[in-house]
Amino acid sequence: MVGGALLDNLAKPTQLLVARRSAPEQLAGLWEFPGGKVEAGETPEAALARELVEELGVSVELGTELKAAHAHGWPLNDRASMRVYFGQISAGQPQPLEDHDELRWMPLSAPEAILALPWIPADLPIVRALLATLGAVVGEGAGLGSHPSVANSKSGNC
Ligand SMILES: Nc1nc2c([nH]c(=O)n2[C@H]2C[C@H](O)[C@@H](COP(=O)(O)OP(=O)(O)OP(=O)(O)O)O2)c(=O)[nH]1
Repeated sequence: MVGGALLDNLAKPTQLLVARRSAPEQLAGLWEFPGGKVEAGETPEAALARELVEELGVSVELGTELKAAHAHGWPLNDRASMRVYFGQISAGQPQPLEDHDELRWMPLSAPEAILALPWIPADLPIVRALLATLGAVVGEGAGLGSHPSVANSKSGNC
């Protein structure tokens, strides 16, 4: 699996795009990172770019990967794990075209509000790590501090 942590701006992020699932029934209403399965022969980056076109109708510039404890990414359940990449929309207006019924830009200056969303439970460690990476100070009402770059030094992407 692969997921996108879409930011309004990779160089100077202030907002994170989150998506609410509409299906299947047991996940409907829960928030997640848009994305999906990596198909055979696809790189994770190419799979993510494809999924974001299908689900949100946007092209993206991908940044760095959110560092996970395992090379295969963040565990979702017994069988699946997800790699998460930062990204920035390069073309299109995001719309909930498939799998979602709502998209929301969440200000990074209010990390508690991001954490308070009803996330798919497996995503919570990912969200915490993401906010830590971006320097959002959770619990002190503070805004963004300094943060390591999430932009990719390589230009271009899949
Ligand atoms: N996309 C996405 N899936 C997640 C997240 N967290 C999490 O546990 N999952 C789980 C939910 C689903 O069981 C699975 C992803 O399925 P999906 O329906 O998004 O993937 P897909 O579009 O490629 O699947 P398909 O409908 O083509 O079979 O991973 C997340 O943040 N984003």
